[in-house]
Amino acid sequence: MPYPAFSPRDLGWARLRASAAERRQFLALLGYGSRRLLTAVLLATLLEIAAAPLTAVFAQALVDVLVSGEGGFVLPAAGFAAVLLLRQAAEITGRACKLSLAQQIDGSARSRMRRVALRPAGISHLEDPEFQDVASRAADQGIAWRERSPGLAAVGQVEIAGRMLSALAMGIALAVHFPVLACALVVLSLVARSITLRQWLFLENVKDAATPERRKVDFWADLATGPEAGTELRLFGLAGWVSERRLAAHYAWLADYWRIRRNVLRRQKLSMTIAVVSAGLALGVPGAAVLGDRIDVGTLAFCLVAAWGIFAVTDMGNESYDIEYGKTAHHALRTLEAVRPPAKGTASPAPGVPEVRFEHVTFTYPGASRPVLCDLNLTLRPGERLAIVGVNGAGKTTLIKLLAGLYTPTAGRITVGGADLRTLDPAAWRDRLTVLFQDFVRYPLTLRENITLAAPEADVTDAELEGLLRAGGLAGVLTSLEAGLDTVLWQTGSEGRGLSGGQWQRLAAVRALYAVSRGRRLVVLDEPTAHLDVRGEAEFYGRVVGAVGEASVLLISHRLSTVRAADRIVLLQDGRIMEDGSHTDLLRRDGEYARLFRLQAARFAGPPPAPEGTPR
Ligand SMILES: Nc1ncnc2c1ncn2[C@@H]1O[C@H](COP(=O)(O)OP(=O)(O)OP(=O)(O)O)[C@@H](O)[C@H]1O
Repeated sequence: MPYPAFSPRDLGWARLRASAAERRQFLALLGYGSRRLLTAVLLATLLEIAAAPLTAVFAQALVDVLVSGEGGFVLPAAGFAAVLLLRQAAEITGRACKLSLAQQIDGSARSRMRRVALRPAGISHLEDPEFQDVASRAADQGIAWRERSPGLAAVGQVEIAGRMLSALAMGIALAVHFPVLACALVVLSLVARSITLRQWLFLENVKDAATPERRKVDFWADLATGPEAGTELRLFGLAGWVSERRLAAHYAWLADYWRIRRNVLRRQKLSMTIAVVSAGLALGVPGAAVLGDRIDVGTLAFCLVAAWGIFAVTDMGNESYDIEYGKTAHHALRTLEAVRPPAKGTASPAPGVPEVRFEHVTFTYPGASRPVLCDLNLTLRPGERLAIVGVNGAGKTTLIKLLAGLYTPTAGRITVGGADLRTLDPAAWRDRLTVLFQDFVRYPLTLRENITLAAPEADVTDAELEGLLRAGGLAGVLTSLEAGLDTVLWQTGSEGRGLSGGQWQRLAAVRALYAVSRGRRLVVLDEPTAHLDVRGEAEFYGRVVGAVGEASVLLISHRLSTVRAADRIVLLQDGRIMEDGSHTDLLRRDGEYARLFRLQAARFAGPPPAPEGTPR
């Protein structure tokens, strides 16, 4: 990244216009805060602006009284003190109001961010590294390494405007006595400000270019302090190792930044020269006028305070950085909002239990070089219990994600009741199916909510939920919970009750049953027995698959005992269906399924077989 030297174009018309356009965007953000807070912020800023020239006026009056010994001392002294107090009060109140206003704006920016992330029907954008980088910038809300929120940028804008106007007021005041000096000090201060901005804010762009590195730092930092990896880090003695990785990632992220910062510090000659020249002029010109009897000492005091007020424009308070940082976050948010998600279908799926067909479906993950599914053909008939088996990585979960519309086939199509899935309204289609993913989410909600969120639109009675819990084998858990259905299930929180892995999995199955009772007509179960004990696994088919009534079931499991009762079993291999038939058919065919089945059966009958990349 080339180091930016100061350019007079920074103060040129085109640059100023671009900057003004940017500023207007930030000012528009102020509309996302409450009116009362905004009024308080504007009032405090106006008071600060008005107080600046008054300070010079009262300073002059005070010095006049002190030098001449004529007139009352109390009035100018009280006036001077009052103005200082007013400035102080306006600054303190303004700061508190600005912070609250910034938080309100950030809250709205976060909602916009959530809307953008949730807008597409699929999830491929969430896995796109470019999206992740921009989203990470947009969602940077000042809680991590630096403050760069759009809210702080918006209120920082008010602060800068206040400072500029205040400096302008002081410039006009000084111009009454020394117009050329006033213009020179204003220009020199603006140049100094521009240099400082360029130098220091360039550093922020360096940081920004390293967003992927920063995400790595965040990952290691979260891993060290978050609950997810807490057990493993301790058991494997990895605490020190994780700290080292975090530190290494931190150095990798900031190496360039630190090098350039050293350069910036070495390049302060021009700013220092401007500061010395400005101070010399501010003191020298009115000082010489006093010595030449062209102005009195009171006017000198006035001019010095006014010059001081002009210099305030070079002050690089936090707000300058807030604006630059927030600018990146705001641009990232606008970039995300500007991207139009692919058009969604609008048709409603036909009523009843649908026939689902995969027709010559090929799918490659975004950024991947090889397809996971190749020219795959598969039909799920209405009411059928269809099982899919295959080794790790065969593409079983991918197939479900395509079916749920989370990804779109790269080639071929999926039809539901004859209609291309792409033409269906994703929300309407998802109202027809329920999916139990193998990495299902353990929501820190109540037991009731953990079940009903599968169909939140419907009403349900306690008796019905209790019946479903009994069907799912969780009657014992229900009676052990102090608040029954209203117990919060939260593994690490202080208020809730944790469940075991198998109990969570049973609960996920109960959620699927509840969804079926609320009209879902296609049930997808991905590894639903992975955490269950032997009895739970043996009972699973009867308890859950057998309880879905007329709905179709797509069942994935490595445990072949779980799938053997299915109407039809298909073996997925190399992205295609290699075998298709009932358990008995497939055993009779003596192909790969039969080999895998015998391998699993042998585990229980004799000594353990040699390790192989086969299902458990
Ligand atoms: N989000 C993703 N981006 C890129 N590749 C992916 C993604 N998810 C899965 N894959 C790859 O797609 C292939 C199929 O994965 P999938 O999860 O569908 O397999 P699976 O048959 O369900 O495996 P398992 O039995 O282990 O659950 C794997 O090679 C995997 O690495």
